[in-house]
Amino acid sequence: MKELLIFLKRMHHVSGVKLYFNFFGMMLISSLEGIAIFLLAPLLSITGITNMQTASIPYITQVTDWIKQIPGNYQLLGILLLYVALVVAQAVIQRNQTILNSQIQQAFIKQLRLDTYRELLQANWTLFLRTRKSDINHILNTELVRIISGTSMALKLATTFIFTIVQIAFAMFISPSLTVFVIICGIGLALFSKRYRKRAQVLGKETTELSKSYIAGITDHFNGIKDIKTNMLEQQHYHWFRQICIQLERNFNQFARLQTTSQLFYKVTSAFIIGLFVFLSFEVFKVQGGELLLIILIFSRLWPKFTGIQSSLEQIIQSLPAFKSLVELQQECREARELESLELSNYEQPLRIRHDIACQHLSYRYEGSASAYALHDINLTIPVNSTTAIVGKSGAGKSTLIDMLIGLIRPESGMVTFDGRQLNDQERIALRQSVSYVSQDPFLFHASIKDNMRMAQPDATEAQMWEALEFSASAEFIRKLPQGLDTIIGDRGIRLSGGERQRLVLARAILRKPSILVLDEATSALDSENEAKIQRALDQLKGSMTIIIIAHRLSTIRDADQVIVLEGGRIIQQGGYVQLSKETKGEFSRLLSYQFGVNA
Ligand SMILES: Nc1ncnc2c1ncn2[C@@H]1O[C@H](COP(=O)(O)OP(=O)(O)OP(=O)(O)O)[C@@H](O)[C@H]1O
Repeated sequence: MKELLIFLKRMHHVSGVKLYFNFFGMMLISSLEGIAIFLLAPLLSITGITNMQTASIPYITQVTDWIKQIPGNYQLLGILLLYVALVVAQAVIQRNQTILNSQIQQAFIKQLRLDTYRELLQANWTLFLRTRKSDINHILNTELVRIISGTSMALKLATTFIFTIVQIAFAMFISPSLTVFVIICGIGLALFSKRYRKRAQVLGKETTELSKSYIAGITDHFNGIKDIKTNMLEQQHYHWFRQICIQLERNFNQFARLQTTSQLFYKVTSAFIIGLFVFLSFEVFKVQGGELLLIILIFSRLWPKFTGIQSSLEQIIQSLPAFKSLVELQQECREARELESLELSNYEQPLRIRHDIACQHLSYRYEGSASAYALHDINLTIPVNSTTAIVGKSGAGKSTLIDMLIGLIRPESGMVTFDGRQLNDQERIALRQSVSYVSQDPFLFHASIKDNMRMAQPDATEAQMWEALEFSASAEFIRKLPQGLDTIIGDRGIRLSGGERQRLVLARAILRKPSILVLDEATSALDSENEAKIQRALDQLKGSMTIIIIAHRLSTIRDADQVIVLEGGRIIQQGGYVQLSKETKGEFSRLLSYQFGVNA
C-alpha cells in the first residue's frame, strides 16, 4: 500500500485544488441523493399511495407541514418539481464531476509517463547495462496500464467511500440503531473478506512476473526473428509462447474467479443480512413503516457500494506490484541520475581537449561479474587529433575501453584524465557533447533521412548534410532514392542495406563536427570499394579531430598513429602499426598474418 500512497500523493501534487473540488462534488451528489430519498416519505404519504407511519422520521413533520401550506391541488406538483430539481441538479453535478475525475486522472497519467521517461533519459549508462530493455518496455506499457486502472480504482474507491459516509450519515439521522446494526454487519464482512484481498495480492505479483516474461520473450524473439527463420526454430519459440499464454490465461481466470467468488459471497451474505435486518426491524426495534422504507432504500443503494469497495480493493491490491515496479524503476533512475536537466543549453559548451586523454592504472568490472575484469590495469595516452586503433579478440574489452574514454562508465580503480586532470560531472557531460559515436549496430529512426541527420545537428542546412553524405560515400545512393533526403527510412532503417546504414550514420556523426570521433566496428558492413572511400575521407580528417577506431578488419587501421592490442582486458601491445607488425612474436603480427591468410 506504501506505493499506492506515493502515487496518491503525486496525484494530489499534480491536481492540487481540483482534487478537493472533486471530493466536494461527490459529497454534494450523495447529499442530494439522500435528500431525494428523504423526500419520498412525504411524497408517498401526501399522495396517499401508502398509508405509512412517518412521524418517527426526524424533521418529517416540519417538511410535511410546509408542504401542506401549498394549496391542495399543487401539493403533488410542488413536491414532484422539487424531486425533479434534485435529480437534475444531481445529474448535472455528476456529469461535471465525471469530467473533472477524468481530467485529474489523465493529467496524472501524462505526468507519470513524462516523469518516468525523463528520469530514464537522465540516468547514466550503468542503469541500462543492468536493466533489461524489455523490462523498461514492460513498465512503460503493461505496468502503466495496470497503474492507470489501479489509480482509477483508487479514485472510484474514494468516491464510493464518500458516498457511503454521507449515506450512512443520512441513515444515522433516520434510524441510528438500524444503521449501527448494518455497519457492524458490513465490518464483519470486510474482515472476513481479507482472505480474498490476500489472494489478490499473490495473483497480482504473478501477473507482473508473467507479463514481464511475456514482453521480454517477444522482444527477444522478434529481435532474433532472422535467426529463428533461418535456423527453423519456429516450433520451439511457438511452444514457449504457448506456455506463457496458458499461464497468463490461468492467472487472469484465477483473478476473475476470485472476484466473482467474493462478489457471490457478498450477495448471498447480503440477502441473509437484509432478511435479518427486516426481521429485527419489526420484531426487535419495532421500527415504523416509513422509517423502515427509507432505511431499506438507503441500504439497498448502499449495500452494492460495500460490494464495490471490496471489488475495488481487490483490483487495487492486484495492481500494487505494478506500482511497486514503477517506484523501483524511478528510484533506480534517481540513484543513477547524471543529467539534472535535459536542456543542453544548461550545460557547459562541448569540452575542447588541448593535449591528450590518458588512462592510468584503470580497472573495471561489470556488475555481477565479480571476478572477471573487463579492463585491468590499463595505461595509455591518446594525443589530441591523433588516430588510435584498438584491436583484439572478441570480448577483449575494446568497447568497454571506449565507454570509459567517453565517460559513459567510470573506472572501478585508476582514472581517466583529460589534459592531465579528471573531469567533474558537468565536464563529463560537456565531453559527451564533443563526441560522435558510430556503433557496430547503427541506429536510425523511422523518419526521413533529413530528420535522422538533424537528430545530431538540429540546425544543419541541406548543403551541410550533402557535404557529410559525400564524406561518408552515401550521397550517390541517396540521390537515387525516390524522395532524396526526404525519403522515410523504415523501422531501424530496415529498408537500407547494412552498409548503407553504416554510411548514413557515419555522415550523421560527421555532421556534428565532433572533436572526438569514435568508430566502433563502424565500417564492418562495407564492401572494399566503399571502405576505401571512407578510408580516404578519414585520412582527410586526420589531424583535425581525435579518432578512435575499433576494427576487426586490420586493413582499415593502416594509417593509425598508434595501435593498442587488448587481450582479456589488458593491453598486451602498444605502438605504431608498422612497429607492431614487425614484432613477429606479438599478438598483432599473429592477427595480421591470420587476416592476411584469410584475405588472401
Ligand atoms: N553489460 C555487460 N555486463 C556484464 N559483462 C559485460 C557487459 N558487457 C560486456 N561484458 C563483458 O566484458 C568483457 C569485455 O566486453 P567488450 O564488449 O568490451 O569486448 P569487445 O572487445 O568490445 O568485444 P567485441 O569485439 O565482441 O565487441 C567481456 O568478457 C564481456 O562478456
